[in-house]
Amino acid sequence: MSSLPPPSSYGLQRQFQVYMAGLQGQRPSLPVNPEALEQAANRAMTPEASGYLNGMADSMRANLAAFQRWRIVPRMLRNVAERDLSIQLFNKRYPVPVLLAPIGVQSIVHTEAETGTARAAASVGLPFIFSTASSTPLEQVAQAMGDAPRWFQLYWSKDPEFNQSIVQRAERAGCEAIVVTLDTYLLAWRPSDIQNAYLPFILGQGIGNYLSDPAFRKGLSQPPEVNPQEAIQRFLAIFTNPSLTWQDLATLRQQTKLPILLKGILHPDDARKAIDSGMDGVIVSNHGGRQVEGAIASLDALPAISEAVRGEVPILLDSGIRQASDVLKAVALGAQAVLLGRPYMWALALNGEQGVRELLANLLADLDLTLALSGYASFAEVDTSAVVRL
Ligand SMILES: Cc1cc2nc3c(=O)[nH]c(=O)nc-3n(C[C@H](O)[C@H](O)[C@H](O)COP(=O)(O)O)c2cc1C
Ligand SMILES: O=C(O)C(=O)c1ccccc1
Repeated sequence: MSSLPPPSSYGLQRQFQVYMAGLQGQRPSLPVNPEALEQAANRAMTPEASGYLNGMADSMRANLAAFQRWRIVPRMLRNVAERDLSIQLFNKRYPVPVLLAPIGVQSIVHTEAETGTARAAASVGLPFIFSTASSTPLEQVAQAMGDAPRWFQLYWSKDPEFNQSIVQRAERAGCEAIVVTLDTYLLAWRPSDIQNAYLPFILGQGIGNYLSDPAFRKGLSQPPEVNPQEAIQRFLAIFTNPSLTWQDLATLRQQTKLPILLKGILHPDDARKAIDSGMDGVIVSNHGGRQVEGAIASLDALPAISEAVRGEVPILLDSGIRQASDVLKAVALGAQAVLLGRPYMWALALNGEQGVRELLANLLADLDLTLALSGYASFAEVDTSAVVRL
């Protein structure tokens, strides 16, 4: 897609670009500091959307606090002039150890929604993980990206025909891996949504992949264009699926040759079970603190999971990634890559595709400079000796 500068100049080039624009009187269009970005986005969104994004408070604070407890210990005089920020996952190279987390219902923050995010991700070559609960059908999102990398996140519904159909659609749309989210078989008690009496799906938002799916449509007596209420009811009926067990993974394993990762792993024994079930990777996640209030922070769960996995499959992590130093800390503690969540939604809310492009360009620069200034020329060199726990 776009022609990127060599990785060892992401940082310098971006700084130069920003300072030169400053000479013309032009400032970044978004707050660069993550907390300021969050505050600005919260002011720009409707109270319902901002309440939905925020979710619950305590588990999210725990995620941020866990990153605070670990500190980077920079090393000096190690010639880091030539840097390679890329990583390899499932035989594919990606520019940096960051993917865009699957986030549903993006239409509630900006009309460009998933298409805007997809274009921005494509502009820097970071993989975008499409959510099952996308506002926009995945084929349309894929089309906006050219051949840039994309993965697919599956919400495993009660309807086996829909599940099979959506995985096939994801394969046809060029998705390179399947992420099965395990922690959302029910939607949690979310005080702000309850207070606002707001759930986007009931308004028909975030069900684009369902409405466009032939298997889903077969379960309806009338097309969703004629009877949207029936389609919404059907979505709500099949989405919750609390009877799933580890045995059920065998079905999915047979349906796709793509690598499968399980998202929402927080216990080392569950990471082992994922491997024993033939899964190809795990994503350590407490869903951005949105499901179990009081849940362990992802970063706190990572060391024991890393020990249990023993390098047999890749480990990814999300929940609380806000800046480059967080990425380095997660990599030091055993993650091969991380997923960026809310920060790109804040950027999308404020300035659509352009906002997400700016955020990602800044993140690449920050990653390059943080890696270099910590004394490393690649993420492969970063291990537990890079950090210390307070
Ligand atoms: C508004 C919103 C919607 C989300 N939708 C999904 C989803 O559809 N599928 C999924 O697996 N995770 C979903 N997540 C969770 C993210 O994938 C990710 O785990 C989380 O946002 C990471 O934490 P962070 O926001 O602190 O970076 C959602 C998160 C938010 C904030
Ligand atoms: O809100 C969420 O966290 C989430 O994961 C979700 C669940 C269902 C549909 C869309 C998003």
